[in-house]
Amino acid sequence: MLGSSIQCRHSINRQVWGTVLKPVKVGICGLGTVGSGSVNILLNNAEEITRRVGRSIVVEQVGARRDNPECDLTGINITRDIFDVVNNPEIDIVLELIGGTSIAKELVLTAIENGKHVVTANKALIAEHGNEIFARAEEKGVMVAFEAAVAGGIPIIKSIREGLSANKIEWLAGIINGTGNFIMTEMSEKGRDFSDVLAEAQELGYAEADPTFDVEGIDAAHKLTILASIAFGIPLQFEKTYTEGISQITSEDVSFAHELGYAIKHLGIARRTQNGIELRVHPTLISYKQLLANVNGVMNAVMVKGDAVGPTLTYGAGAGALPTGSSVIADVVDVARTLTADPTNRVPHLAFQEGSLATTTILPVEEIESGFFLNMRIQDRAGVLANITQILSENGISIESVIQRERNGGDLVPLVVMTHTVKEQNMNAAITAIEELPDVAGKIQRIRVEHLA
Ligand SMILES: NC(=O)C1=CN([C@@H]2O[C@H](COP(=O)(O)OP(=O)(O)OC[C@H]3O[C@@H](n4cnc5c(N)ncnc54)[C@H](O)[C@@H]3O)[C@@H](O)[C@H]2O)C=CC1
Ligand SMILES: N[C@@H](CC=O)C(=O)O
Ligand code: NA
Repeated sequence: MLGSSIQCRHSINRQVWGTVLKPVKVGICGLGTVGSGSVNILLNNAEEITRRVGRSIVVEQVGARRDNPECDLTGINITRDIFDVVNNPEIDIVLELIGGTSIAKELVLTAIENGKHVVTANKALIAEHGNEIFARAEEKGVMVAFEAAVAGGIPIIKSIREGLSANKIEWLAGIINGTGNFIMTEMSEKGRDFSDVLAEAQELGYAEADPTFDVEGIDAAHKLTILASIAFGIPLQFEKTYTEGISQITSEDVSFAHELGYAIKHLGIARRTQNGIELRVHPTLISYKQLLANVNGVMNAVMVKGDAVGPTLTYGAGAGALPTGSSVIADVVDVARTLTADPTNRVPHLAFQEGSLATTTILPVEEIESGFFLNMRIQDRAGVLANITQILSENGISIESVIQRERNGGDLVPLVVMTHTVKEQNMNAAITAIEELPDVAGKIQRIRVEHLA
């Protein structure tokens, strides 16, 4: 049995109050990228893990539609029905690594009903159904751990929930989708084609089953929902997260931003203001002086500003089999360590005690303030820029910089305007008015600008 093969050679199953602790038995549902990475870590690092936990962790059963050549399942009990795993009385901890929100929800709720602890990498499930799942888990006295759900291998949940628990968190901002950051980096650094880079991200196991979740910001919105909840002590509110993807960003936008000293990054931003909480995912210009602007490829990074600690930054691989497996197995270790502890001493699922969650308003995007980068096509005629600046000024918007190109054969020339901070609704009014000017052609590309401090 694999169970015995991954036990520590120097068996150190701890004694608690005179009783030798038994191995912890894990059941794994889903054997794709994350499932296989998690199995491989348990196998390869068994001795190190046993030394940390004080008892061995055994893969009791794997539920998978098919075997995966990426990992060796010799000797492991395999079933093609994942519900066998959650109904297996031998299993202490269920790893939900199938993805999606329908079968996964049923699977996790069944595991909880059966008194099993759950570890999941599924951000969609937690962001959309976490309130219900955690309530049920608390009633049943079991844990649902989800470190792998946000920013892959980075221990950001643990960092906010435990490491920063003395702070009032003011804001957080992060690159929290590896696929999107990989695509934007490859496109801007190597001039590669969008669909070509996306195909590579899928091949490398970074992308979601439906990659529009990555490209259109849904995956990042799931993750931001979770981060905001544990940072501010509010319920999970995915439906209130403003979401924009990267599919409309052009290489021209990237190169104008670069000229102005900015990178375009797909950020998730959550901020407390006097009027409520901002929750938003969108492409964002950030100065190259910011560390976040230099986070490239599949790497993720999350800045968190606490009132006591100031700004912090956590950085690492946001996707992939082993980085994500690293977070899955760290959660298994955490759960295994606390199996003998009184449940009232556990870290609360959403960082704040149940019953202490705040009902703070989530602000509509029109109320949010940021700078703007506007990229438009105008007729190369005297007075056009004056008309545009007048509209901006009428809406209380001041200009930080302008790039205007010489005519290059055609009648239309690009004009890029970068503004100081303004409320979104004022910018909406200004853009509508500018697009109505006869000398402005088509739609204006707008990208928000953030000066994170
Ligand atoms: N790939 C990555 O880098 C990361 C993925 N995640 C999350 O981890 C979860 C798994 O993702 P991946 O491993 O990438 O996906 P995947 O598609 O590689 O693996 C999922 C596996 O589950 C199996 N599966 C699905 N439904 C099943 C069912 N009803 N019965 C039996 N098997 C079933 C599929 O056949 C597949 O082998 C998702 O929630 C994803 O969002 C989280 C962080 C990073
Ligand atoms: N598809 C996701 C996987 C990790 O969460 C990503 O690319 O970030
Ligand atoms: Na993580």
